Amino acid sequence: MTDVLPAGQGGPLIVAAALVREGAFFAARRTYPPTLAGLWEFPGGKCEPGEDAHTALRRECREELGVEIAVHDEVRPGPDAGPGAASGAGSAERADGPQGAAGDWAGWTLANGLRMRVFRASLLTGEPRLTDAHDDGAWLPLDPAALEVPWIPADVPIVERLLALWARQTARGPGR
Ligand SMILES: Nc1nc2c([nH]c(=O)n2[C@H]2C[C@H](O)[C@@H](COP(=O)(O)OP(=O)(O)OP(=O)(O)O)O2)c(=O)[nH]1
Repeated sequence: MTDVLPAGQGGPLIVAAALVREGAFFAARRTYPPTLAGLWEFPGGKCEPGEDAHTALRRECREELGVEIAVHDEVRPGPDAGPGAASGAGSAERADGPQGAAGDWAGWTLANGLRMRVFRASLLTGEPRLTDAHDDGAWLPLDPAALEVPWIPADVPIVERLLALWARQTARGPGR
């Protein structure tokens, strides 16, 4: 099962939420480390050993934002993504594209070589509040204006993919 981090394989899995509400998603500005301070990101953090991705994401959102969330589908690269947009190491980088076969996806590659899996999510209770990890937060529109804030560079293709998924969904109309 890919949700649980295999012990000892290249550091912790990072999980992050694309928390969506009414045509917008929540992003926050990091306070640390100095190399990332001032850059925007999806809320989330490291999975603990043996913790599955959904559980870790619900915990991180509770700790970091003070909200309870419902976790939905995963944001993965599209079939047209180039190798720079998302790199699947190992099996996910086979000829069938960066997305790989259904169970192969290991996550987006971050600057430090760690992997991050991003899930669309919705608020169940609470309203996001800032803790030590962030000094600003905002509901950004699900359109290209969201790219106007300075994102962690590794997140840019993820935001672009999120916007593309949203555009496709809204073009199909509600309920489809
Ligand atoms: N949460 C999050 N982390 C990201 C994103 N993009 C990105 O490169 N990262 C990197 C920054 C960090 O090196 C790592 C996540 O670590 P973190 O510091 O948020 O993890 P954590 O909440 O468990 O923090 P800590 O208790 O270890 O301080 O992933 C993103 O969109 N969201």
